[in-house]
Amino acid sequence: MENLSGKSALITGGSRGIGRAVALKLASIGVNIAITGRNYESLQETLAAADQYDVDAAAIVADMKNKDDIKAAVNHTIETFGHIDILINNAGVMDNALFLDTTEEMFRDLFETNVMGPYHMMQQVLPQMIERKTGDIVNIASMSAVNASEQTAAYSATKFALTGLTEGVMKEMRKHNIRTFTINPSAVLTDLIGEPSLERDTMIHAEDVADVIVSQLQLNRRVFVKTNQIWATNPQQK
Ligand SMILES: NC(=O)c1ccc[n+]([C@@H]2O[C@H](COP(=O)([O-])OP(=O)(O)OC[C@H]3O[C@@H](n4cnc5c(N)ncnc54)[C@H](O)[C@@H]3O)[C@@H](O)[C@H]2O)c1
Ligand SMILES: CC(=O)[C@H](C)O
Repeated sequence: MENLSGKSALITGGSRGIGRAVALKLASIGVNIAITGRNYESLQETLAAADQYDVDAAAIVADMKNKDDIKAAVNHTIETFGHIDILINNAGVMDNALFLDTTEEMFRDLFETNVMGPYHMMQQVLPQMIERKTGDIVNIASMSAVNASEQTAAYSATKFALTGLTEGVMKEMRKHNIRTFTINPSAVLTDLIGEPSLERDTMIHAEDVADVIVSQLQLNRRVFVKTNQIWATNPQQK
């Protein structure tokens, strides 16, 4: 197993939900964390929760729809920690809408955040990973990247796109000792899905996703699992 202590991670969308849980889990095992988000106060709240761990932590206000913000966030993280070992492309948005009610603006907004964000992030982070001949990139897709559903055609399209992007990057990067893989959770109890129709305790929690991600990162660097589907064991309708 890999010891991740002393490594540094950049996690997008670290103020709540899965991103916050991943940031805190990584901090709990000694990984220095930089988290990005659009709201300074909520980022500070995650940093306060990480305070109990003996790691360096930074909060960076950055909109994943803005290329300049992404460049600045990556530069800030490298200036703070020296390099980035782990990139978690987590920030994402979902819109529940029938296809004919999905405006071009909604469609573009979903692609800007869920696909262009990770694209720009990987463009900025990969050169220093290639130079250092090591690195891990975790892209949070979804089970919606495997099966599309009614009312999430546009969201699904972004996650299918992210999956293709990740697989292509993975095939180019593994010769540089860089592991690039996707995590596909089904419904997770976070703000993204609103009020759930399932019993909360029987759903996947953000901390469960964080456990899966960290366990994957702890695998010997010789190997990685390309796609991780996360299912709830026995989800119950309310
Ligand atoms: N919750 C689920 O059921 C579920 C299932 C599968 C995959 N996912 C994916 O997991 C990821 C995290 O989602 P979550 O469930 O934690 O949702 P969430 O809404 O709780 O958190 C999303 C985070 O992304 C940030 N974000 C959104 N747009 C941003 C932007 N333009 N710039 C910067 N930050 C931005 C938000 O501020 C927030 O911190 C997303 O990519 C989502 O698609 C979620
Ligand atoms: C919100 C999402 O991504 C689905 C439920 O997998």
